[in-house]
Amino acid sequence: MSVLPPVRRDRVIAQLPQVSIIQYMLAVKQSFECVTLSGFKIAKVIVVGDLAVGKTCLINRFCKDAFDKNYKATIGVDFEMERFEVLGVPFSLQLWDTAGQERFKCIASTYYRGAQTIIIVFDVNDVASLGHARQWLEDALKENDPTNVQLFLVGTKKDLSSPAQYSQIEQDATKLAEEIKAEYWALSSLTGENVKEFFFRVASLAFEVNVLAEIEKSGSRHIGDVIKINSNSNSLYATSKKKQSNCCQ
Ligand SMILES: Nc1nc2c(ncn2[C@@H]2O[C@H](COP(=O)(O)OP(=O)(O)OP(=O)(O)O)[C@@H](O)[C@H]2O)c(=O)[nH]1
Ligand SMILES: [Mg+2]
Repeated sequence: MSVLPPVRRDRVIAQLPQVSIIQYMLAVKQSFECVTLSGFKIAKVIVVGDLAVGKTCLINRFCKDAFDKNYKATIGVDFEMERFEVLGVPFSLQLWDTAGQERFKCIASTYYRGAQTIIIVFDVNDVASLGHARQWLEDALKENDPTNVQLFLVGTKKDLSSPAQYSQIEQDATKLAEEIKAEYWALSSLTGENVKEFFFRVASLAFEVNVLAEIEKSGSRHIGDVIKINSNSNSLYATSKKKQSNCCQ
């Protein structure tokens, strides 16, 4: 059996980005009742968008801190697993880098199913690639439950655009993001601008959604409940009840 090395220190998320229900619950913790959660430790993320918009470079910048200026088309799909520690709990993103080229699209789309997060990528210097974002979303949603996915619209290659050019496309991108209920990010894989922040945001939101879904499934979410994340255990959360329970001690 292989033993995983510890999570990299720069993959530790000590706080969730917004004042979340989980943090609130942590803040007001009283007494605990254990709930073992099983399914929340990995989130599937698919990255879609036109050819050469920079999907592979984005993933490589984050996962390998590398950037290749030569274009090598992705054939079908590639895959990376990125491990985090969120609030002391191991959590991984399974990143599926799909091909933008039309001839590989049908292989790539067979990997869309089961995505928790969809990242639609466009090039901020290429209006057409933004125009195709809706179609990418539509295709990805055919294989997924639209009410159960988190969406991100990501503009790449920000380093190549002047502030004036960028502000024009930003308006369109922000509008589209609002319409499709996606969060909008602009970044550069060449310089690394915003790349780490973006993936931390993806991981934090995916973690939060998964934990809440598990708690909901376990039937233990009531007003006044408290969740405690037990960092000594891989899959243990605890919810508070008025009366004390011994099972987490
Ligand atoms: N200047 C600059 N170039 C970038 C950036 N991101 C990607 N590129 C370049 O854009 C080209 C395409 O990048 P890829 O990441 O391979 O594109 P892709 O979306 O994965 O393409 P497919 O696999 O065919 O779908 C490469 O030549 C990259 O070097 C960026 O942030 N800035
Ligand atoms: Mg690629």
